[in-house]
This record gives sequence, C-alpha cells and structure tokens, in this order.
Amino acid sequence: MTTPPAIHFTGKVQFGGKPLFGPVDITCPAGQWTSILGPSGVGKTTLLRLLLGLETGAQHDGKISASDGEPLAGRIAYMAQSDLLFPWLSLLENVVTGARLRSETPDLDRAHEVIAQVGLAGHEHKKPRALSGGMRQRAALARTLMENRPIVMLDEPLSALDACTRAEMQELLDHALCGKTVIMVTHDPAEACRLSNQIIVMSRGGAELWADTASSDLLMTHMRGLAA
Ligand SMILES: Nc1ncnc2c1ncn2[C@@H]1O[C@H](COP(=O)(O)OP(=O)(O)OP(=O)(O)O)[C@@H](O)[C@H]1O
Repeated sequence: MTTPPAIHFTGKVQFGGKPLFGPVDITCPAGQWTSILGPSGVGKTTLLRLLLGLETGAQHDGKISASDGEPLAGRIAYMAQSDLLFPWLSLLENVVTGARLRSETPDLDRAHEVIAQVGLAGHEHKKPRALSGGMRQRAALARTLMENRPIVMLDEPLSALDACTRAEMQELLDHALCGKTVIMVTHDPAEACRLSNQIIVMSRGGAELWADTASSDLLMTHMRGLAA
C-alpha cells in the first residue's frame, strides 16, 4: 500500500442552483481517522460521493485535492451503509469481486487471510443469505480491506447493527484501518469519538472542526444546539 495522503475539500455545493452546504474548507489528515456528523439531509453522503468521484447531480464550486498532488481516483476503498454483497456469490467470491471486475486474477490466499481477520473463517462458501447481518457487514469489511487502498471512506457502515455487534465491529475497524486516511459518515457521536482523530460537524452554513474527541456527551449537546 502506498503512503496515505491528506485530503482537502473546499467550496460550496448546490443542487439545481439551490445551496446544499458551504462554503467549507475541510482537511482530513494523512493516516488519520476523520468522522463527519450532521443532521439528516445536510449533505454528508453527497460530500463523500464527491470525494469518491461518483456522479451526484450536484454542482460543486470548489476544489478536491490530495496532499501528494496525485489524483484520488483508484486510491479509495468504499464501504457503504448497506453491505452491497452479490446474493448469488459466495462470501469468498464477494470478497474478490474487485479483482474479478478488473479482470485480474484474485489473490485467493490473501482473501482467505482477510476473511479470517474479520472472523469469518469457515464461512467462505456460504451465500450472503446464510450469514447474519453482522456477518454480512464483516464480509463487506473484508471486501473493503481486500482492496488494500490507502484511503477508506465509510458511509454509516455500522448503522444496521445491534449494539454488541456494533462495538465488536468498531474494534475491528479501528484495528484493520490503522494508518490509513479514513473518512466516516456517522450519526453516532459516541462512535465518532471512539474511532476518530478529528470530527467534522456539518451544518447548512458550513462545517466546523470538533476538537474534543474525549466527550461524546458534549458533542451531542453541541449538535442539539445546531439542530435547534
Ligand atoms: N440528485 C439530487 N438532486 C437533488 N437533490 C438531491 C440529489 N441527491 C441528493 N439530494 C438532496 O440533497 C440533500 C442531501 O442529501 P445527502 O444524502 O447528501 O444527505 P445526508 O446528510 O447524507 O443525509 P442522511 O444523514 O439522511 O443520510 C437531501 O435533501 C437530498 O434529498
């Protein structure tokens, strides 16, 4: 894996001339974990999709850049809110989907290693329907790790999980993504505080950096104030 860069996003975003958010000036430090919080509909997913270079239909008047001056394209692994597993493929085949789509020969040894890393050894040949919700999220994480990219973007990756599985997955993510530049959208201040080096709170007007990752209660109070 190449050295992870910092990511810089500036400017404002509109849909059909109607402002969504901004102007903002956001830096996600290299090799660190940034969480993005904010009220529903403020534009968190749109921001992530713009960073990913995906079609959004939005007009972005600003800049997206990496600290090493290289394009972001091809350097990001993405884990969405839903697991996006192909139901007709086994867990193993789902984990190597990226390589198959690029017409590459998948590294099956590494796939088995990554599957073991997320605690799913022995389930390689099961179809997604035979896995629990937590196991499917682990499978989605295995597929994300298999890509071994320096930047990882997570859009509410654990929102569908029960509290216990969620805590387990947070630990796993923390360990597995250590050293990468990570950007995670979440609605959970405690999750953001637990995992992040920095927290960005988005509102219609812009985005502010929340420096105190030690207190999720204070962050929650602050966000209630923004929403009021
Ligand atoms: N293609 C589009 N055209 C017009 N409006 C759009 C389009 N895509 C998204 N929106 C609107 O932009 C707003 C922001 O959407 P987005 O999904 O980025 O918000 P979010 O902060 O991630 O919300 P949530 O927390 O509920 O997931 C929403 O009001 C949505 O309806």
